[in-house]
Amino acid sequence: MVLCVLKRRLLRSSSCAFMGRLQRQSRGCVYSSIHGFSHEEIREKLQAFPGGSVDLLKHDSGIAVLTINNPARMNAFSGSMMVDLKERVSQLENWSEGKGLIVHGAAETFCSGSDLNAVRAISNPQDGMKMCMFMQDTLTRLLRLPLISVALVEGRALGGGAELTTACDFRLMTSGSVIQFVHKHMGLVPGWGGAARLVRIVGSQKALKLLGGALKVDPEFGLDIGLADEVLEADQGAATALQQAENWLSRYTKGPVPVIHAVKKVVLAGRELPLSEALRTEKEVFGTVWGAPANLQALASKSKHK
Ligand SMILES: CC[C@@H](C(=O)O)C(=O)SCCNC(=O)CCNC(=O)[C@H](O)C(C)(C)COP(=O)(O)OP(=O)(O)OC[C@H]1O[C@@H](n2cnc3c(N)ncnc32)[C@H](O)[C@@H]1OP(=O)(O)O
Repeated sequence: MVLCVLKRRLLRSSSCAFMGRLQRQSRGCVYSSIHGFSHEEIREKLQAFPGGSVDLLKHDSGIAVLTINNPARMNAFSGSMMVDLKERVSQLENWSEGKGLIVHGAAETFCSGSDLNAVRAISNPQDGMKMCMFMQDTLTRLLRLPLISVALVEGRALGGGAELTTACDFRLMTSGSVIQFVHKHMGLVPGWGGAARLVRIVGSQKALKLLGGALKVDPEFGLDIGLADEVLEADQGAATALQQAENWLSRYTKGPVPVIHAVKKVVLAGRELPLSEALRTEKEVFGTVWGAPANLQALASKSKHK
């Protein structure tokens, strides 16, 4: 018995070290100085474009709410909001009790993409690339959080706002809402990682239509192509869209924190890694929950899965 416990502890410590490496790697994420990416340099440049905020509220339930808050500009991202977003993602990476995340916009609309005033000021290729790398890095880290995340889409999610919805695990759309990748109308393609994630969500054929046609995705169309996971009807009694979203998400975040984190990590591995690596990661993650308190408690309770 002692040998078994020691073996489990050794496995758990090695798998924690492995998962720590994976987590640090994912935090280091996509770009570094070898790509000409200087976090401090672009951060300073973006801070020069103030306005709005990205607010984070963490609930005892383990579900946090991230609010894109710039209603005067249809929640468009100013430069300082891009910096805010990275800071909130960093806070969430360190939230040990977190299980779920809802991303939504203030004033019942989602996000209108980049603030066009800021875009005009950084329209030179060098600065555009730096903003692109900054936001790709941030949204990749958002998607890789050990939390189950939902984009609650009310009103409009346009351009970078549409891309932001793809950086969450799920998308819930309210009646009358629209997701639209308007980039083509601006002579652009997605620059915040939205194209790469959209292909993984709906497949390359549908992604090509959405981007090539800058198609408006309403809730019905979103469900049909797999971009939306649920449509929230307005007449749900007194429950606001946010409360409905929290109810929806809580189905998947119910349970011990380590188990919810493990669920997200094995799905992330399956989604991002080649099969052999994904299997090895699954084994490592399995080692952190096998014989852990939640597992032993379930075994002791002889729970029936009705
Ligand atoms: C990588 C992608 C990324 C990038 O390339 O950097 C982008 O996301 S580029 C931006 C893509 N987004 C857009 O092109 C959306 C532009 N906005 C609109 O199409 C419309 O505003 C709307 C969102 C459809 C809403 O239209 P409407 O209901 O008619 O309201 P208004 O147009 O009057 O908007 C109210 C108010 O908000 C300002 N606004 C809206 N969007 C932006 C934005 N993206 N940047 C800056 N300001 C924005 C708009 O100018 C109005 O302000 P006032 O003019 O001061 O009243």
